[in-house]
Amino acid sequence: MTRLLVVTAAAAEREAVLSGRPVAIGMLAGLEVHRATTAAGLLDVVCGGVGPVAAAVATGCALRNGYDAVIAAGIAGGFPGAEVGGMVVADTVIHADLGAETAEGFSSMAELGWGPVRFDTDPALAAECGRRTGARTGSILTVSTVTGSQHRADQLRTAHPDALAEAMEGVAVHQAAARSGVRFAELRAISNRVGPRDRSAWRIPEALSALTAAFAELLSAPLTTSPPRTESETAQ
Ligand SMILES: O=C(O)c1cccc(C(=O)CC[C@H]2O[C@@H](n3cnc4c(=O)[nH]cnc43)[C@H](O)[C@@H]2O)c1
Repeated sequence: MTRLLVVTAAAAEREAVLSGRPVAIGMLAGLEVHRATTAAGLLDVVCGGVGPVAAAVATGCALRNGYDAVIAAGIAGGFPGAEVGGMVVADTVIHADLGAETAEGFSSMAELGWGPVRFDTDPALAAECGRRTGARTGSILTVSTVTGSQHRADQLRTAHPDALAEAMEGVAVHQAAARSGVRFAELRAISNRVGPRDRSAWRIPEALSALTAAFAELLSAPLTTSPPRTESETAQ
């Protein structure tokens, strides 16, 4: 049976993914793991907290359970091309604000020679997420600070013209999954536009409904791209 881990930031996102399925709640290093059985296999959902540090720690802990695939999921801000209420799946996740501020502006980790900031997701898993949920495919930025001005939104889009969305956990979940050799994807519902901060314009209920519908489709049949781990892999 395929074992899928989904990592969200907020409890409301976890509940949207689980969509009222009966769950068993287990504890792992102080982390609640909500477990459900689906047509796609075993589903564990953890709410790791907001931001890359919390997400990396939670994912690293949860991965001790052993999974075939990990999906970072939740709501996100959308760039042009990703409509509020729509779904986006990442072909690439980008650590967009990790670097240094210089007199000439922002320099990314990659430009400073400290390592990559763009990471490919698992192509087959991302494609299956896109096919089943109707999500648009593009890159999803990971930021530590939610964008709150048009100037910053324009800067990010200029630096990453392929960006469809911005959220705060994707790269962190990817890093933890990569260390464990587990397939990774990021699937998000757009709740707001990336731009001037206006919390009243966030459409969180609509985005959570879209997330629920997307996971209902995704989990409606066995995942063809994340076959169960073999016995020897599971033993490792
Ligand atoms: O207040 C609520 O009811 C509520 C329900 C579900 C989720 C939340 C969150 O605050 C989630 C935070 C989470 O959302 C991502 N996110 C959403 N929009 C953006 C954005 O424009 N820029 C960056 N991140 C965004 C992010 O991954 C946060 O961790 C509240």
